[in-house]
Amino acid sequence: MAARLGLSTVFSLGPRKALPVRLPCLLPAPGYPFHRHFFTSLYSPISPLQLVRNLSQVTMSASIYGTSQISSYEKELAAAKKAASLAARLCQLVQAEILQSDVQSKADKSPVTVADYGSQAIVSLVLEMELSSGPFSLVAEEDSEDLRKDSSKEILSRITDLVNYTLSTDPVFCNITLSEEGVLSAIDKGKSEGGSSGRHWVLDPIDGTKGFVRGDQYAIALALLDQGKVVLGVLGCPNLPLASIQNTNQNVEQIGCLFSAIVGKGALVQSLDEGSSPTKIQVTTIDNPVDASFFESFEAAHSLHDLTSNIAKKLGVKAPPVRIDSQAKYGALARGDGAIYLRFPHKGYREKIWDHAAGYIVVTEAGGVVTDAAGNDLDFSKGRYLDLDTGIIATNTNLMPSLLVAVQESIKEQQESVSLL
Ligand SMILES: Nc1ncnc2c1ncn2[C@@H]1O[C@H](COP(=O)(O)O)[C@@H](O)[C@H]1OP(=O)(O)O
Ligand SMILES: [Mg+2]
Ligand SMILES: [Mg+2]
Ligand SMILES: [Mg+2]
Repeated sequence: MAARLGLSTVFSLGPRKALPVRLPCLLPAPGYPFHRHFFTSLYSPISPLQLVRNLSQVTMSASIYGTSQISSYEKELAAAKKAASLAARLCQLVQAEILQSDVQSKADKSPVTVADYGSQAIVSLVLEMELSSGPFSLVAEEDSEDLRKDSSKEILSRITDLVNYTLSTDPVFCNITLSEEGVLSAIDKGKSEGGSSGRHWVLDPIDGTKGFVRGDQYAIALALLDQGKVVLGVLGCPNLPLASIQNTNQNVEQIGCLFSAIVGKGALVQSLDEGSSPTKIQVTTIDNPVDASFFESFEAAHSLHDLTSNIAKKLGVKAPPVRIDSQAKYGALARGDGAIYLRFPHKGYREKIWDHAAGYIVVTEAGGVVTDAAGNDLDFSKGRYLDLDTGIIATNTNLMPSLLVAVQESIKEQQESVSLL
């Protein structure tokens, strides 16, 4: 990991953990105490937030946009890509050295790691700094409640170190240092309720935490709602092969994808490397389900594998399911790695908007269709939850009519078999 990130020295976090520290252009001069550097930026007369806003506005307008006209949502997309890429860097660092003590259990028993919190803090901070004008609303998965408990002191300190280390690796944000309270408050910016008016960012800081902990797929999923509609999305997938999921030759294959889409402008993929060039992607055009393969959750607890296998059988799909974690499935579908995505959570589970918003726009802008089990478009305007019929399905326009029939027949059969019990 150190070699890949070009890191030069090691900064000890105590007996349990060591974080690599790199010394890029804007970091303090060699010899300047690293900890002092953290705190000088906190207490400088101009706030760190203002400092980076000014700096980033200058660098963004000069280097990213040049003098050309900036079209609708492109400034927001650039900020979203920046935020997701930096958060991905933090996640990669943690996944490489994950410890059991980095995984906590939330009230709903789902896992949460230092990287979920760190990623949310980074995205919240970067978005707010890059987009300084107007109100900032963020609907995000995590909150600071558990981190504020006395028992979480060590974990909070570790998250704060991770966030500050990650900021230090970026040429624009390297002079920013957050205190523990700064990290907690960045996380808590994500408490917005969203809704049908105004603009709201929607974030899953790590989608597929179980995959992340296992060392498998996960995604940093970020989208923007404008008047209740998804208008842009980015999906950072650090473990997804850049060319195709079918190509598993990791020696030659480049790993790590950043999917993006703006409404009406198509979908793109590029590597997570700084300065990489995006290429346009499209869903597959196949129209015979016999040639199709389908994606579903790796975790049987997240989606009914029996139901999806019945749907696939009815359609005539021959290939076995491709089970991967997270919204990486939407990204893979959007570039034609497979033809169908089926998601049928167990009874009582309520889908959240951050689990689908970014994936939804990447797939629809790649020419695909995403609906609930009744064929309704997904409605992201109702607050933090999606209000939908039974499940979520995605495919191309050719396969959707027959997929919907297979889905409805399978659900009916399942209901009949339950009522016979
Ligand atoms: N019991 C559950 N049923 C369905 N989805 C769940 C459940 N618990 C967590 N999830 C969420 O499902 C998504 C991952 O699903 P999958 O990888 O199976 O497609 C994640 O958003 C995950 O949340 P999280 O963001 O906390 O990982
Ligand atoms: Mg979670
Ligand atoms: Mg999620
Ligand atoms: Mg999550």
